[in-house]
Amino acid sequence: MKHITAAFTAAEQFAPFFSSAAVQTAAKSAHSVLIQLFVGQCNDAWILNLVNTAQHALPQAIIVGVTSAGEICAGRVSLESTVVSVSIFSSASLHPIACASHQGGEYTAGQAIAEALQPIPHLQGILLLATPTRINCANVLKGIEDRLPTLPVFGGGAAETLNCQQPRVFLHTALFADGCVAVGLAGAQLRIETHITFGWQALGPQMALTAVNGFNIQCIDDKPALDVYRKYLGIHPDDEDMYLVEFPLLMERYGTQIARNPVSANQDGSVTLVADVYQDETVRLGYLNVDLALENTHAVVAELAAFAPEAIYLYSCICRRFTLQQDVELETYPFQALAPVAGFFTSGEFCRHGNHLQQLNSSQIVVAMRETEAAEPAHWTDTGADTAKDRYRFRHARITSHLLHFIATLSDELEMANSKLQHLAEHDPLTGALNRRTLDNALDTELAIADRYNRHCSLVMFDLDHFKQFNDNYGHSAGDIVLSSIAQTVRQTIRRSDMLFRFGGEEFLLLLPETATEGAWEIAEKIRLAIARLTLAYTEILLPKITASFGVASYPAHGQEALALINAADAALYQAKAQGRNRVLAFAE
Ligand SMILES: Nc1nc2c(ncn2[C@@H]2O[C@H](COP(=O)(O)OP(=O)(O)OP(=O)(O)O)[C@@H](O)[C@H]2O)c(=O)[nH]1
Repeated sequence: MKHITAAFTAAEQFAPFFSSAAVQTAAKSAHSVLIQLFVGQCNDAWILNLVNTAQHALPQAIIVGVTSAGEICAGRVSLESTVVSVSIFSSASLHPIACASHQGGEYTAGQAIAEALQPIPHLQGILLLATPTRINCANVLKGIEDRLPTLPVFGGGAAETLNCQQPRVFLHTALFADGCVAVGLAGAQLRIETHITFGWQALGPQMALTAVNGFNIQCIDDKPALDVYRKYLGIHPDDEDMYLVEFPLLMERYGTQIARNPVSANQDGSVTLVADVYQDETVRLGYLNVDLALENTHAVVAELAAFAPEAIYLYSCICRRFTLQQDVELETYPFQALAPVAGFFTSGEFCRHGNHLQQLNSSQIVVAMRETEAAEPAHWTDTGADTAKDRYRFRHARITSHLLHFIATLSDELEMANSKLQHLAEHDPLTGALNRRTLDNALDTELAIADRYNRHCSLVMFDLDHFKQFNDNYGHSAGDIVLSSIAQTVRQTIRRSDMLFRFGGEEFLLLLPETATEGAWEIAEKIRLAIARLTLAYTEILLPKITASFGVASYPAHGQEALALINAADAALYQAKAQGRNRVLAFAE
């Protein structure tokens, strides 16, 4: 295949390009021709003129396009231009399908695309252009994925910016304000690889999305979403729309990190995204670590060199251009060393990530293609040519990146110190069990849950037998070893959701959620036997076996309130001691 690219700013440039010898000669022997138009001028008449000119010069071509927020041609970035990418295939076939879609009809549109393309032999991938500011593209992707679960899908979303408030995708002269345009690429010889570069790092604390409505995040940690941006980034209300997009929220999906960029701030304190987001997802603010992003780029370039592509398409998030400014070419230009590059800055990228088709934000999708068998890897050496000329050219972004790294390290350290302090405040240092102070809260919470969902919950109070005598005979330090070993044994016996508290000196309390008396008795019995079997030594002296007595009380049978339950467990323990120790008794009135 051949990939010819050009950037235009004037309509008179269209016809000479399409009828140029370079394009016409290559197209003459082609099996199919794909023209992608990335249009920075948001103007339907301009688009139609362009499409008509291209169609007239190359009648066999499939022409698709999208309004863009920055165009990429030969690895360089231009604004308010039109970039033309002409991919000339010697044997691959192209299968276009356009779906006008409305909100709610996205999944059906995705299914329609998949159904139309599924029967095509040697289908290698789908190019998808859509309008993420108007429809839920995640559902389009879901519709495709449910029928074509492993096929590569790649592309980007029409940008909606101050300069371009009427995003469009188009197939030939059919323009869509809401919808998607797909092209199936098929061929036995066609090879397609997709890669993602990212480079965003989390900054600040983890937060939960506590109120979400469609693409709107209303509350983060129960406060208006915008408060997070005001508090941590000091973003002035008048500038919010401008800067929000450069600080995405990072989250995990399918085991991979993805981002969501707020694109506008609303009066009610909510922020609007252009991609799916869900209640209770946990997020952190993200910043672009330039060094990491460039490392990503160079790693992908190196990997693609082995693939020896004949064409490269880039679909890069608009926020990368905003954040990196002119430095953004540092991550678009290196690909030009491998094959002609064309692409655009998007309002959302589409790619398989974490083994699922996902709508991404903040990422750069790199699509590499070839039709002929690669005789040898593409000739490429990482000369760092752009930076070598003037090492200070990119200093601003680098300095910002180092400052952000400094803040991230500092806040990680603070967070670690904080969690250490919290651990100290909540745990008994000798046994590692939770301390008495934390009991009230934990017990109240569990009882409230049990009450609300009509569940059981049990307490087991236990106390070592004749421990005074043990201390007197073997010393306090030996006693300490016994206490910490017993706590460890108990922890190994109980579930993760169970909680062990040190209630008093040699007295412990177990809180067992979702457990009725019988179950609690069994757990206590298991612990009793495990303690009785323990063999412990102190300064090479074998210590005698230790036993413990247990009292069990359950909600709601033996008490409705925290104090009543504790008293019931204590009374049962008292009975166990009275009946001869080393036994488990449930509360009996
Ligand atoms: N080594 C050590 N001993 C402790 C600790 N906390 C409490 N003790 C001891 O545990 C013993 C508890 O004694 P008692 O309350 O008389 O009870 P007991 O001897 O175990 O007798 P019964 O409970 O009736 O079986 C006391 O000697 C306390 O000093 C501790 O942190 N370390």
